[in-house]
Amino acid sequence: MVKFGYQRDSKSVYLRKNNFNQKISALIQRDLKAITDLNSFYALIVPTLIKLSLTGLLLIIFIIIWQPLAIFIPFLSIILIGLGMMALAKHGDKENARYINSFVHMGERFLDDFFEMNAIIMYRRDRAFSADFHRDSENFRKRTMAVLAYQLQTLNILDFAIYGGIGAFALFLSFGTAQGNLSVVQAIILFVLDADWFIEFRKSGYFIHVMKQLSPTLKHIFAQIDDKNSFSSQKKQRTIANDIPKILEITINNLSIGYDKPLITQLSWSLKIGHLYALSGQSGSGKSTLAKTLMAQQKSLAGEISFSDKKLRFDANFRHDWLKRAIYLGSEPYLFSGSIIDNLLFASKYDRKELIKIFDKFGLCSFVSSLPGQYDSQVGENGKWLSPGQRQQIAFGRAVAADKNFYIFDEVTSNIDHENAGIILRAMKRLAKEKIVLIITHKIEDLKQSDQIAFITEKKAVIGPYESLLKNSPSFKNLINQQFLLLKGNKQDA
Ligand SMILES: Nc1ncnc2c1ncn2[C@@H]1O[C@H](COP(=O)(O)OP(=O)(O)OP(=O)(O)O)[C@@H](O)[C@H]1O
Repeated sequence: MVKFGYQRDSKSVYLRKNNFNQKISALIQRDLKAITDLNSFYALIVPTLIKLSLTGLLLIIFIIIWQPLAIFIPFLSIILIGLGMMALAKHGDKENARYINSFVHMGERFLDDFFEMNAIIMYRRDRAFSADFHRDSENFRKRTMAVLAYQLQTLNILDFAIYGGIGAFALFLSFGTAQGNLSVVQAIILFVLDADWFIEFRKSGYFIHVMKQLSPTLKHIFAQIDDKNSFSSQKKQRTIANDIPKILEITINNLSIGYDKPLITQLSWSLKIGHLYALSGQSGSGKSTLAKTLMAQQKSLAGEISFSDKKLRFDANFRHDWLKRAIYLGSEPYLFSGSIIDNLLFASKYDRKELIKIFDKFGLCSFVSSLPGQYDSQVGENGKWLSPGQRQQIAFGRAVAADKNFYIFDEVTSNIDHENAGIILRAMKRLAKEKIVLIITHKIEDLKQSDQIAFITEKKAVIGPYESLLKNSPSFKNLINQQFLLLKGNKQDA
């Protein structure tokens, strides 16, 4: 079964859109906050910088006139602060990177835990998983404490250098006064100017910190201001990418697919409305990889796929827009908590009434009439209050309701009972009258009902209807015999 990076039925399309909107809103809020911060920043920094320059100038003039030797103390402090900050910045970057890594690591494990819960429980890995999760959280806690400690340490060093500098200057002035080089009044004036200058300097350290934090956001804002056409050009790009015409036919021409090595080579096939197409072959022969390629998720090695005079591409824009026209459904789809109709209307082009009419026509979801709440019955978390076959009927119905042009059904009836599998197979046949439908299957009944089968054997596809493949392909005949034996065994077991 294919597991696409981000696509799980139409749920993930919704999540992606939602994510996109959330990202935009977060971006706008970030920019607005940056503008407010920038406003208060300028309100503070300009007076502070003016004061810093004037006090500094006055301090230097008085020192040069009254006590030239004292000049090295403030300079030395500043040099020490600069060097210290540079050394700490390196350490800080490392600490921050470790902190972010531990956060990402923990997040990834959480997502694995969340999405793969069933597998984790089924393989009795839940205890080990929770121990791993505990270790990651502990690591994250340690990293957070390390970053906080680093920040405190930085502040302490900064304060030590500044207040130490003020103290050393005071000592030097008292020494000068005691020796009679300076009057008490001169010493007090120099001390006040020096202390004031250092305190303002300390404040400007905070400004540098704010500026550093703001700079990526400001770059973004200024880039937007500079790029006068940014919005319209983005809009234009999206329009072009969105412009995927209705798929009336898919032509696969001399296609090779695979990863490091090819799995299927020189495949040429044409899929049209009005026929049910099946893709079959031994496990590992590359069926799911071909599905990924047809969903624009996995780049082909050679050859091309075209549709309505256009070429299928594998860039992110195309991939996103392709989902407007094409859909993939696997054997374990996800149902949302809510009612049956909520799930069906989730990505539907039709309203409730129209949808129920279509399902009657397709012979889908008739089990609903025996439920007390009918279409309003709750399905439970991931449809747990329904049987696997009923769940699959709803998932199939949801795909039909989404009204796409091209459907790939990957082993959708492999985990369900004979009766529900029959209902779905009939609905697939019905759907193939109006849409391009490709099913990935090894079931005899599905293969018999298909108008054309591409059977993958030794990296090549043998294409034809069921009877002709039985005659001409020994591997296909072998697969069918295996299936017969399996069916016979199942009947005897029952
Ligand atoms: N992302 C990947 N990177 C490298 N190899 C992969 C990747 N995904 C699958 N493969 C390998 O490619 C081969 C074909 O996998 P694929 O899932 O396409 O086969 P399949 O015919 O659908 O099998 P099944 O019927 O068992 O689902 C397998 O050997 C598999 O290990």
